[in-house]
Amino acid sequence: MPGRAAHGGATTTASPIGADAAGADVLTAERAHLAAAREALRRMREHAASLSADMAADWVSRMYLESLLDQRVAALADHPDTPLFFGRMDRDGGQDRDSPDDEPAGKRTGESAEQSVEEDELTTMYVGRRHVHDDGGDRRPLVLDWRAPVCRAFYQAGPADTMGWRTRRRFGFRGGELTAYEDEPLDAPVHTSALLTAEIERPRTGPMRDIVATIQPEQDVIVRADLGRTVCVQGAPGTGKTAVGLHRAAYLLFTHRERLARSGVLIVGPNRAFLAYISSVLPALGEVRVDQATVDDLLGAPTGTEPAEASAVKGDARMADVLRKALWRHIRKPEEGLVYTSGVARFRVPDHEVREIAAGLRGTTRYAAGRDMFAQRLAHRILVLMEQRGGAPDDRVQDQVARSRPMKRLLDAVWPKVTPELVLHALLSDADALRAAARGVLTDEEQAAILWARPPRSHRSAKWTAADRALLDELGDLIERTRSLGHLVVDEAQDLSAMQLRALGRRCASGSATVLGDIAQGTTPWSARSWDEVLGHLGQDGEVTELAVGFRVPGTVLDFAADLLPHIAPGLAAPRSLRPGAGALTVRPSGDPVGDAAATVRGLLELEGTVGLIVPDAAVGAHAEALTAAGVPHGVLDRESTGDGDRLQVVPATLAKGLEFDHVVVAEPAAIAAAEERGLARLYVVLTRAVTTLTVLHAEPLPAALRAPAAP
Ligand SMILES: Nc1ncnc2c1ncn2[C@@H]1O[C@H](COP(=O)(O)OP(=O)(O)OP(=O)(O)O)[C@@H](O)[C@H]1O
Repeated sequence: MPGRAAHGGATTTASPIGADAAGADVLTAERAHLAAAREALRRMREHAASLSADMAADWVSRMYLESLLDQRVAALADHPDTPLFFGRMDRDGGQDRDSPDDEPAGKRTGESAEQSVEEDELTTMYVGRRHVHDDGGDRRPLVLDWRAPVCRAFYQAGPADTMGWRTRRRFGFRGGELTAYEDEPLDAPVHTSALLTAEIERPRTGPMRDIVATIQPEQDVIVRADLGRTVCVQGAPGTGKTAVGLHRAAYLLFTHRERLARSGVLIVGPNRAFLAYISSVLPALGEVRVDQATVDDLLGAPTGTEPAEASAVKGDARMADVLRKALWRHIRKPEEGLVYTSGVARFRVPDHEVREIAAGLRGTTRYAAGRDMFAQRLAHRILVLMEQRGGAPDDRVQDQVARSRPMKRLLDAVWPKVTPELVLHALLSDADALRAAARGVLTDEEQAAILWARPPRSHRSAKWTAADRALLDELGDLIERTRSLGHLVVDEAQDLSAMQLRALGRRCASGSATVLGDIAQGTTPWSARSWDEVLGHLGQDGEVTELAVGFRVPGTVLDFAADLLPHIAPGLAAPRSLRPGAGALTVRPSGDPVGDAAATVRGLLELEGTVGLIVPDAAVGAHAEALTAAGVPHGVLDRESTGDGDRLQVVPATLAKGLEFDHVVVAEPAAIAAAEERGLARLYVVLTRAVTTLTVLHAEPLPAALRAPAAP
């Protein structure tokens, strides 16, 4: 039925399934295919469960194999609420068959060859979350994993390039039930998909969900970028940066499974609440082995705070130079040579030779490796002396010398063992040490800003700030190399300091990265002004691409927030929303924003979807109390928690980044803007969290940058 538009209802509406007889027949055939695929998946699961790890040679291998088999069985689980496939592609001769199950299936793929379906042989393919095949000898594919190369056409094919396909069919589901379909002839002008619109409009009910059925062409290009390429995405609020980053991780894991299983993939997000919010996306895509961490998880949580000027200096990339000098200053000039006694014989390396060896190694390698090499070179000198006196020492003797007491004494005097904490404590406690390391790099004022006024007695009692943590990590790497992962996805990257970016860069030094963010949402004292700068600090060559279409925020709300852009990111164009959102915005003066907010959210809870009450951090307690007093059930988000799954969350403004709610109430924008240096950027973040409605309540006048819209 080429040219047919939509049949049945969209995913969320009650659907007149099969509005005409032909449509009903198609749905019946597609449901039969779904049932067959479910049944085949069940058999694949049973088969996987019947495999035994007994053939493993030893206990460790058996445990490993058992865990692999368990993972395989888990990956084959059928979630009754998620459709096994969401799309279908047909070439000529494919779609008009009576039943899709009758047709030739292209290359007979097996489980181990899921990615090698030969495109030319497929006349019809179903695209879904995982590969399903029947259990005939030929293992005919019933559903292809969306990440298989052939499935790129489902996302990319269009009038400009049909990629050899004739029609794209999208399916509408309710729970696991197929309720509708929609056909799109690929050579006709692009039309707006009702099913895509329904998916975008679907109320949010909990954590973030995957977008695998509706990835847009410009997003798909980023998702499928090669593993070797670092991609940096600038995108306005709600353009799908986070979603794209997560799908890219899933794509890379599928495409380079073995390599990345060894080297690892890590998602880095701004805080725990955010990580909890995105935590179900990758498991829903069948990827359970991806680590997710905050920068604090990686570098250590701060135990102290400091003025913004101090963090700004410590976050600057020039600190790398200062730290390098500070570390190598721990090597001291040898006062004495090395004397080694073996029986009655004494062997001596004179002090000038010890000096030469130390000077030759200084700064050429990691500090700890340099220390070992220093010991080995000295030991080798002793070995040569032994040989000169007629001995025939072997390598074991060299090791013995390298571990001997006199050597240890010399090492402690010349090339002492150090820790990052010890070096940083010494640097920040002592104006002379700081001046020596920072000469020509930091100004006197900058040195004064980071020097401790009252140094802690030892590095053990020091309270380390977030900026210090990045410095300690840099020192850690100068002492011993940090292990690199295969791929890093860094979200909200605009908020990271140069030194934090360097810390992340070390963790993907031999891999690649997906860097996501929005310059306009930068809220830290060190927020990035350009992506080239960010990539430079990360040490990655990457291309910057832009996502311009918003999927979350209604147009009226986005336009309202965009008035802030000239003040926070003058170079950026105003974002565009896919959804007009008439009536989505209410801005209301209020004599009592706390009381009003409680009444407003109570009303919003009558509607479908999640509700976020975003307030100045200092007002969280007052709002929570008012809600409790009014008997409105709610959760309160903090840095470590997710608000316990309540439909209404009280959200401190500083934790709103990256989150979204169907209905958002913002109480007192002026106080949010005034609370921090980049307060207007914070307000921009806060005003762009809503999917359906935004209500702004204010006792104080709105910040001048925000024009109050005319009353409806
Ligand atoms: N192709 C798509 N199909 C359906 N929904 C989408 C699509 N792309 C993004 N979305 C939805 O839009 C919303 C915003 O996406 P996401 O959070 O990834 O945006 P973001 O750019 O990271 O936003 P922010 O900068 O505000 O954190 C999410 O609900 C996401 O599921």
